[in-house]
Amino acid sequence: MTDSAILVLEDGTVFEGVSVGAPGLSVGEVVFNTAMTGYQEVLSDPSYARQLVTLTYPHIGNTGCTDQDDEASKVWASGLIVRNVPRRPSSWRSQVSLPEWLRARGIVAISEIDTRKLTRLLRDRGSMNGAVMAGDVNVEQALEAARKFPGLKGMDLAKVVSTTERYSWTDGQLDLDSNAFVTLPAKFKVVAYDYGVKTNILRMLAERGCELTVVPAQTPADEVLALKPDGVFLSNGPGDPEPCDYAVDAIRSFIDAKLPTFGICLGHQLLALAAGAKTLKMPHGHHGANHPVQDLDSGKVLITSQNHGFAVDEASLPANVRVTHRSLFDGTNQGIALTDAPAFSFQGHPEASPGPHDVAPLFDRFVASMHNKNAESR
Ligand SMILES: NC(=O)CC[C@H](N)C(=O)O
Repeated sequence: MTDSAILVLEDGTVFEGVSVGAPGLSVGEVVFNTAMTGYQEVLSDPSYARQLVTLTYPHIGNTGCTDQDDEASKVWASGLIVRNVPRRPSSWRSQVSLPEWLRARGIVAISEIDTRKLTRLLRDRGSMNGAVMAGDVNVEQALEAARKFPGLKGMDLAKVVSTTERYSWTDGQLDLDSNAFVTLPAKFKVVAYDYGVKTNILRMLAERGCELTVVPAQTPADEVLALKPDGVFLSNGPGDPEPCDYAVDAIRSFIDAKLPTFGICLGHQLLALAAGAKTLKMPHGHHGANHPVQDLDSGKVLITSQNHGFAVDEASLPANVRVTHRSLFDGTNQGIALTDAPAFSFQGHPEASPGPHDVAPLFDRFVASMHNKNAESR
């Protein structure tokens, strides 16, 4: 027997479907993601904390789930909303089906709803708060829960999802022949701030010779500087960047110390805030795997993976910050570089590999900036 499930939006819109995850009630901001692949990576990306994700691609779960593909040890997304889950996954890598994976992690999920209608609503009216209820459903209770959710604006979630303990990371990419993650010789000491870091970022850094120390979001700058790193990495993460004052303060010290610094997504927004700029909430954000972004230095168009609901306000950038990338969807900022410090950042996800790897060279740029800095001080 299939359990019923409902999705209720804060404006009172109700979608009725079936449960394909754990029973229960879960609230969050409802966002749509247009990627055709990567549902497991999306769900396990901590940047989706307090968000209910709908995927516009209609068949989700086709290739099942595999431990090696998790982007974090825990699922932080509030729930999943899809059109259809195939009855049986098919992939030689699959260990469990998507519904089994969701149930084991206590994540609510609804299927058999009109995700095209939902996406049009979110596109036209902007992101809305909502609730998914599975098992014993009750529209009034779900609506009340959706309306009580305060929204992501002003919410500091980086410190909520961050590691509580410092740890080292040495794994590079997965070698499919040996089915093991490869470790490569390290050349640079990098401290990576975990604001909700995705493991593939750590792997791509390790693959380029970075010996990583991952630290909790609220680690003060002096503790990091005492480790004498060659560079600092600022991770992606959930929530609003503005309330993360602890991170902004720490990043200011790294800018002052002229330490090579690279930020991705939330890390990009935090670097901009530390440089004196402002961030704003977008109407429905960018969530997908085929977003064109222009590299303003080369003029090239990069096809990128995106997941953000806040953006750096270009009008607020001080004179020592250069715009390096811009979205060709809506002209919003996608990258910055400081002119007086070796610090730069990117709004999209250079570590994601939904097909294109157009932005992966940014990792090489970070490594090159550490190499140049070390050569200078020799
Ligand atoms: N993926 C991310 O790091 C997201 C950054 C931020 N939470 C936003 O929504 O804009």
